[in-house]
Amino acid sequence: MKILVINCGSSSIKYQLLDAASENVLAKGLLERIGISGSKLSHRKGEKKYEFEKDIADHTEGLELIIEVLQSEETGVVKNINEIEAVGHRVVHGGERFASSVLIDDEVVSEIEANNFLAPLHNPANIEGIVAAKKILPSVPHIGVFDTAFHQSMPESSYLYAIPYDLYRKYKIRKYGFHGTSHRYVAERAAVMMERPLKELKIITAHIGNGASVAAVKNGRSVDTSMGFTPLEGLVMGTRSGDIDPAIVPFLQEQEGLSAGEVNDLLNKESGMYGLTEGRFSDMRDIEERAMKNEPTCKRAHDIYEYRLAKYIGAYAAAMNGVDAIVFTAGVGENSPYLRANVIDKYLGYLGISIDVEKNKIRGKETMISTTDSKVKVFVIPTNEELVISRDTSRIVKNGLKELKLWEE
Ligand SMILES: Nc1ncnc2c1ncn2[C@@H]1O[C@H](COP(=O)(O)OP(=O)(O)O)[C@@H](O)[C@H]1O
Ligand SMILES: CC(=O)OP(=O)(O)O
Ligand SMILES: [Mg+2]
Repeated sequence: MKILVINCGSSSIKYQLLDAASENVLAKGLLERIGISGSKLSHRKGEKKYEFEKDIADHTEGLELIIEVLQSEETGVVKNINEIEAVGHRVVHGGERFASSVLIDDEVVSEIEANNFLAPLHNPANIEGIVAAKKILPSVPHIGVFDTAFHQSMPESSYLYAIPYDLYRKYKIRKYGFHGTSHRYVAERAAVMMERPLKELKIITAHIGNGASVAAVKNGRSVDTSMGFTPLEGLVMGTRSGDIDPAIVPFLQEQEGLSAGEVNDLLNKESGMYGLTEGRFSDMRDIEERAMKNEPTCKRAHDIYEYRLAKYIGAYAAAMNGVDAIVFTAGVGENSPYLRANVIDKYLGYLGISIDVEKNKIRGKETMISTTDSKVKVFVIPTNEELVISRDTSRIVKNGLKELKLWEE
């Protein structure tokens, strides 16, 4: 069965066309810098690589380009688009409703839409992906795999906020956490690399992309994570503030005369590294090349970014009363030796962690980057949300299921 997997991130679209049985990747690609200048589609068909540079305004435009590339004579891998038998979609916010992967029907789409306000950078883009794909492939099953599902194992002490409990009852205001498919995948891979059962391990997974989150994965289950009710909470991100004093919201509404939606947009789209560099950069490559040359604004932004990440890693070592391994993944985590070394050398020596400078030069390959005598192992593990989405899609379609509960597998 040929499965197309679509993963709409806040700044990117990743896709893979896989043969479900062999898990052989027939084609894959990354469309990045969506909504900012310099958008680029890197497409791979077998061993052949193609690059297309064209500014892409939004995810719908991006998906149209991707479908065109998948169907073209030169770059395509299917003679007829109808060779694709199922589509797996990454969906970011599933609320408490989806603690599983599901067959997407109109009711599921409206449930996803209901969470648009909670994930303004993602759910609308995920729906764009579903609508665009259904337009091209109307008669195949489309499956939704939710970022939030893996974190549904969190205990109340992790997911409840200290606000009137009735607000949880009424609006389900709680921590949900995101990137769950990625945290789940890299934690499983770390256990394989350590040759130890996942159920025995305490692993901190740092998914550091344009969106970024840390998770505490204890005995194979998420027990805490840095993103919250929405993907805004936690770490400093490309355009997102991460943790702030919530009193800043009414302060801005009063002082700046902003509406709730405008403050939400300011914190989601104009903050983070973009805000700290005064609207110059949100892409970590642009910032790192300047921070490494001590350009003051970028250096300051990067210091703040590192410090917030280090605090969460330290907190989750406490949350699990110990840690066996730390994993760096996603765009920055996989590709930035500078970030990894700074976070560990400046802040995590107390855990008995030491980095092998040579091994830490790695980008984008499964590697243990800690020294052999490091008390805590540190890994770079490229995430593969698309493979997990393909596996869930295949299981649902092959077994004629409407949903696949995570913990039943
Ligand atoms: N070599 C690199 N060094 C530092 N950052 C990188 C590198 N390659 C990609 N990145 C960063 O990864 C981020 C994108 O992360 P990614 O996980 O791919 O996207 P998304 O969060 O949209 O899913 C961008 O900020 C980009 O600059
Ligand atoms: C939830 C989230 O931030 O996703 P991404 O990192 O793909 O933008
Ligand atoms: Mg992503």
